[in-house]
Amino acid sequence: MAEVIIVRNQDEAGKIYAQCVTDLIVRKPDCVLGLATGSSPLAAYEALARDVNERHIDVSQVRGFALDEYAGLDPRHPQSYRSTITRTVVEPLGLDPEKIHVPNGDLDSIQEAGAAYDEAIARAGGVDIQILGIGTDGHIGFNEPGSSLASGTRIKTLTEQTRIDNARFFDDDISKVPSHCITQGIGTILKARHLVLLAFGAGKAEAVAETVEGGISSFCPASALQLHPHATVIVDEAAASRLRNRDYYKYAFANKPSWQQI
Ligand SMILES: N[C@@H]1[C@@H](O)[C@H](O)[C@@H](COP(=O)(O)O)O[C@@H]1O
Repeated sequence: MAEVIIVRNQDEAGKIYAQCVTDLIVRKPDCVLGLATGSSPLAAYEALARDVNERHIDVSQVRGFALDEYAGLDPRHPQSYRSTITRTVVEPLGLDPEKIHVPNGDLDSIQEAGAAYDEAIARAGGVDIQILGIGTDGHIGFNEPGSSLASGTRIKTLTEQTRIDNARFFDDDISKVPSHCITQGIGTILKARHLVLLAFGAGKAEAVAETVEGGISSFCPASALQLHPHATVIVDEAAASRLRNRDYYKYAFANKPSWQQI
């Protein structure tokens, strides 16, 4: 694992992410952002929107690819990941919606949509920085336990745990949570040049410990981050509470050479 940063709260994590992304946009105005849904990235998107708006950073050429989408859910549904990304990222940052891609969960074309999505990412030159949350079972994107660590974008069946976790977005009614999704594979995610995983709260502590310090296993799909040359895991104290090496991570971050970026 490249680096674990233990922060006081989500705002602090958000500022670190925002700094990374604004530096990237200034350096590469048509950069490619990897976008994620869920509550974990929200403070990071807010910090980024603040920076972009206050510093009048030109984002007109920024491109983006979301990780995943529910299968068979109308993209106009407020809880579709297309709607969520529009609401939480595209609008606050003022991105060009035409340049932001979300996997197509339309059941008529979903079999071919995965390979087409991976090709579109490759044609764009690959993702520069991919933000990630993590499920309580260690999933990233919607790669549930057992996902191939070499997988490309494809259809997956959601676990009951994920559907329970996500029922809060569907009137607390699990029967309204779609049973399938289309998600970037672990192999797709690992191709991004920089991975930034955010996790907060005690509910994520076990998944974070497995990810960072457990064996690399498809049983904890996020553990594939250990194979990536540039992965940053940003967690609060509660999410870090099961990490055996946390004193070292704090020491290493406090003594980080000023020339070294995250
Ligand atoms: N597909 C998303 C994941 O990308 C996200 O990481 C996870 C955790 O969400 P949260 O950050 O709200 O805990 O939820 C969903 O399953």
